This record gives sequence, C-alpha cells and structure tokens, in this order.
Amino acid sequence: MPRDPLIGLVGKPSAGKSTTLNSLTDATFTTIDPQRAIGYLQIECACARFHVEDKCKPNYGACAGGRRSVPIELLDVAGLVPGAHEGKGLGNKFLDDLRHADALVHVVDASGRTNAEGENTRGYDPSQDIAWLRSEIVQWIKGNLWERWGSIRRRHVATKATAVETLQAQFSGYGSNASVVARTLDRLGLKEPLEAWSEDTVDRVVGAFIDEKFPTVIALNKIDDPDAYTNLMKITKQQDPGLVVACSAKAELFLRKMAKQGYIRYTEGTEFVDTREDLIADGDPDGGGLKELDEKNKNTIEEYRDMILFRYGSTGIVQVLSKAAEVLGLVPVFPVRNVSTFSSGSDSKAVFRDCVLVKKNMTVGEVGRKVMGDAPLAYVEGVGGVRVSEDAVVAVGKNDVKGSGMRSARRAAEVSEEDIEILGPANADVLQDVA
Ligand SMILES: Nc1nc2c(ncn2[C@@H]2O[C@H](COP(=O)(O)OP(=O)(O)OP(=O)(O)O)[C@@H](O)[C@H]2O)c(=O)[nH]1
Repeated sequence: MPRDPLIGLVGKPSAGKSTTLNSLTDATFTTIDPQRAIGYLQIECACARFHVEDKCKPNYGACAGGRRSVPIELLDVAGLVPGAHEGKGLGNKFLDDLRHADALVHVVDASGRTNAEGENTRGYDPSQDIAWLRSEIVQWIKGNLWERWGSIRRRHVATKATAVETLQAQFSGYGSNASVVARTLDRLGLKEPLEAWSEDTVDRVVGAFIDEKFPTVIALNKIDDPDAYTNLMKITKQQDPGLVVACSAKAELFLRKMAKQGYIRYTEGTEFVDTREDLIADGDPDGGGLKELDEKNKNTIEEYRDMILFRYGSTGIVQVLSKAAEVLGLVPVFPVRNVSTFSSGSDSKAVFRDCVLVKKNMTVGEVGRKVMGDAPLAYVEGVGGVRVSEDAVVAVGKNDVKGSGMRSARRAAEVSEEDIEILGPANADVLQDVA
C-alpha cells in the first residue's frame, strides 16, 4: 500500500531546520520522534467548490472558509556537512534518513552569517550551500552506482533486462520504484542502450534521477536579517525562481506563539497581524479581547512588519510547504460516505470529514486501496453518481471526491456497507488536465 508522503528538511547545521519544523507544527500533539513531526499544508478545500463551507468539519486539521489545513509528515534530516558522502558529520545517517523523503526542503541560511559547517561568520555566500548539497547527493548515488558499473552492465546484457529493470535494482535502496526510474529515463530520452552508456551519460542519469526522486524547494531563511536581501537577489537569479521561497522561520515561530498566547491575531501565510492597539484604533474598544503586548514584543512585531511582512507579503513558511507539495504534485482526495451530501457515516450533518494527500499519477484504484486497506473495492463512483474506472488518475478537481457504495455496491461485491468506498469525478466544469 502506498505510504503517506514525507517531506524532508535538509540543510547545514544552524541553517534553521528545527526552527522551520517547529514553526510548521503544532507542538502540542505532533511529535512522532524528535526528528519527525506533523505539519499542516494549506489547501483549497472541496467544501468551497460545493459551497458547503459552513458544514465542513475535518477529523484532522482544520478548515476556515474553504482554506483547509491538512496534516503532512515532516522529517528533519540533520547532520549534513560537506563530505557527508564520505561519512563526515552524520554522513551515513543523513543519507540513510534522506532516502525516506519524497521531496526535500533545503533550508539555506540566506544571511551569510554561518559558513558551510554552520559556524558563525559574516559575508559567506549561501549560494555555495545549494551547490554542495546537490553535489553530496550526486556523489553518494553516483559513487554507489559507478563503483559496480562493470558488473551491473554485464548482468544487464546477460539477463536481457530492460534499462528500467536494471536501474531500479540499483535505485530501490533510495526509496525509488519502477515508475520513478521510467520517468527519469523519459526525461532524458536516451538513444543508446545501457551497455553503451559513457560515464557522462551515467552522470546525466543520476542527475535526472535525483530531480525525479528528490524534487527540492530552496527555502532562503533568515530574511529578517538585513544581510539576507543581496543573497536573496543573487540566488533567485541563479536558480529556477519557481523553486525558491524567501522565509523567516524565526518570525513565523514568534507570530504563532504570540497568537496562541492571545497577544495578536495572525492569519498564517499572510501579512495580517493585529495587536490589541490596532483593533482599538480600528474602533473596537475591547481590542478584540487581545492581551496588551510589552514594549519588547511590540518592537519585534514592528520590526517583522517592516522587514518581512510588508516587504515579502508573509513570513514565507506556509508557502515553503505549499511549494514542496506542488513540486511533489500532491493531490488532496476527499473520502466521503455519501457522494450527494458529502457526509461520512455517523455524523450526517458534517461534510468532508477526511482528506488524504496522494501523489500525482496515482490511480483511483490505488487511492481506494490506500484509504480502505485490503477491503474489496466493488466499484468507484463520484459526484453525480458517475462510475469511474479504477485506472483513472486522480488530480485536483478530478476524481478527488469519493463516497460509499450503499446498496448497489453491496450487490456488486457482496461486502458490507462499511467496506465500500467510491471515488468519483467532480463536476465536469472543474475537470483539469492531469499534470
Ligand atoms: N535571524 C534569524 N535567525 C533564525 C531564523 N531561523 C532560525 N534562526 C536561528 O538560527 C539558529 C539555528 O537554528 P536551528 O533551527 O537550530 O538550526 P538547525 O538547522 O536545526 O541546526 P542544527 O540543529 O545544528 O542542524 C538559531 O539561533 C535560530 O534562532 C530566522 O528566520 N531568522
């Protein structure tokens, strides 16, 4: 059964990984182990599409006016320093942890105040970190492959295997599967057979495999630091701007903490912060019931407004996670028991109680099995009661709402009502092309 997607946070020591992880998670009920936590991905909820926002009650996470926070697992992959592939730092442990991740967030200290080892300095060029992190992963995978290339090639010829079969046998240890390898090769469109590949071709295969298996978002952290701006401009020009997000984990952590303690109103992912003073000035004599801030915290909020919120539009942390979900191509699927009312079992008034995040290119049948485990899947239908093939692929707005089979399904498969789930297409007008 496909497991839940996992996003790995990587970066040198002191880049801000733990702060990012803490700012994305709700410390009260999140710790799986010290390195793993549940963060919340913000998505457009299906309730908005069907105008039932007022009845939306998620079993996990929350939904406010159609913006839903869906739990997603995060992993802090600590211990990366240059030379990790040779066992430096926490080298082997780092690489071992890395293989579980489906996408990476590279947390970069954009302030230039820490060197490659994470030690204090000034004026360090953080674009170097992006280059060496990639190079560590490349050397790790290429090293393992090239070391045995002679025998891999001989076996490939002797067994008349396909290139996908031969490479998958080598890449399975990185959490790969045959479709990842097939997409890697498609990306390159190589003409020569595997036995004729040069070292240069193997390098290109490794590079394309890393792009496919570990799509990476670059989180340029510490933008509250005045030195960060120049680095930010430089890196945004060098990298695919679609993969870079400017952020401040420290600011996000602070704002969430202050909001939780009742000092401010803060809408995560936005520039909107209200203090008691602001609300009184806006005409609410009670100041929204917020507590009075002390001078120090008031100044910090002012500083964050100037340096981050008004300049960048948000702390960027919510966007880091959304971007990671985007590069991974995650599709939120909404299991419901009834495809007309969108309710789930016992509580017939609440809608869209569940939401699971699945990877793009998953079929309706695979999603059904993920949600239902081994229970037999009689048939699949969705909004409007339209039947859908198990082989259809899910995408946002397409085959992403599912409900229970009831009587007709029971006839179809002779299993109990509880055993059936149905997946179905959303309204034709919201169908989107499969990415
Ligand atoms: N100015 C500023 N400092 C930050 C920010 N995020 C983290 N820091 C600081 O950077 C230091 C290192 O942060 P951590 O989150 O512990 O870094 P890490 O990457 O987990 O470090 P290791 O545990 O050593 O791998 C701490 O002093 C943080 O307060 C930020 O957005 N702005």
